[in-house]
Amino acid sequence: MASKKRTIDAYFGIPKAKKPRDSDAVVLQEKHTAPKATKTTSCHTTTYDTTKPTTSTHSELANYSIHASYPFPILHLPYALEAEISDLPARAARVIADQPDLDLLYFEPYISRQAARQLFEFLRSELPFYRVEYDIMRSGIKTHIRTPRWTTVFGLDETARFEINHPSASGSISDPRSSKGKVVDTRTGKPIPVGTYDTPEQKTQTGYKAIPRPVPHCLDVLRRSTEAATGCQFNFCLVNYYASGADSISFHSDDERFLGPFPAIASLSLGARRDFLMKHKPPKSEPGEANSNDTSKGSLKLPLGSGDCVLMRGRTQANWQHSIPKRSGKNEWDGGRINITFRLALVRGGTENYYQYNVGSGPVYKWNAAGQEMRPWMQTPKP
Ligand SMILES: O=C(O)CCC(=O)C(=O)O
Ligand SMILES: [Fe+2]
Repeated sequence: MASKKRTIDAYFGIPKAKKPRDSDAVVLQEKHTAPKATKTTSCHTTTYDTTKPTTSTHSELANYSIHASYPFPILHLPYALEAEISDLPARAARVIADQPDLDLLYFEPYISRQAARQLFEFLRSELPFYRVEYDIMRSGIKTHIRTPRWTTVFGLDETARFEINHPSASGSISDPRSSKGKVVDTRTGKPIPVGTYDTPEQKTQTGYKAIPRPVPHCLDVLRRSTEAATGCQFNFCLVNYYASGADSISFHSDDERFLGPFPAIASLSLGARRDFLMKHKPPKSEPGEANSNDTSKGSLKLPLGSGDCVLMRGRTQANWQHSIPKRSGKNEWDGGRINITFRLALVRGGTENYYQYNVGSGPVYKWNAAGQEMRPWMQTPKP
């Protein structure tokens, strides 16, 4: 996402990022038809069924991640795919650090091509997507921005976590939407109001304006294996869907203060191959001397294929920008591409920013397989 958008909060005094505490555990409970085991990592606990049927069964299809913040239950991965992406990388990474301030790990691929194709199809079909629009001030003029790609996001910054949900305390288990998984303060365990737009809480700043959403199981499997593969910790998962070459992301850095000074961002590609361009930021000093197209300090093009992963770390975000440019001509319609980034947001500003610019307040869309396009998702009325 363009830094112009993501850095808006910086202008409104988001506090400087603090070091995360070891005890800052985000707890995510998901409801399954047959919970069998619990796996714990430094930041998430997920209860899930480890029974591996040899074929696709009815109970497998009945497994969903359910949370009040989701527009609809989100299907779990098929077992075979889950097993494959629990054990990554498919191939060791190479370091790319041969230019000033650049520090990348490039897994080519990170996920086998076959599993990447399945994961692409699965996520495009099962996740809720948004086409976010918003206004910014550009040179004193109010400008309307239409995000040129589909987006969705899950996660919560280190200052809060999702409370373990006890089905008995949240009503009938047979109603999937009764599951609450409240947001609570990491230190005190006290509930934090969410979705406080246009309410008194918004003014007193006690609540989240956003409605944070736990990382669903299908992405959490990948989040956990990516933590293991990179040695980094992540609490946010941003997803971009580029339907065609007309969808893009312009040059930006993911260098917001809420990510801390040396953020590690794992960026995974699925589906169509797209060029990932990087260029060193122009020197700040002499105004007028360097323009934004200045690549004298270095540039790089990675033609990211399905299953590839780039870990951007160290001084990279502070000094480099990256983009996925539009592409036209014969390659414009060679299939969509999904990009998943895992990040670690340290403070509330990260949560507010990510939901504002990746979910927004517009309609929910879901993939329509027959029409091969995103269509507005209609909520089925409860009986
Ligand atoms: O799609 C990509 O590879 C890059 C996405 C990106 O830079 C972002 O979401 O910040
Ligand atoms: Fe980015």
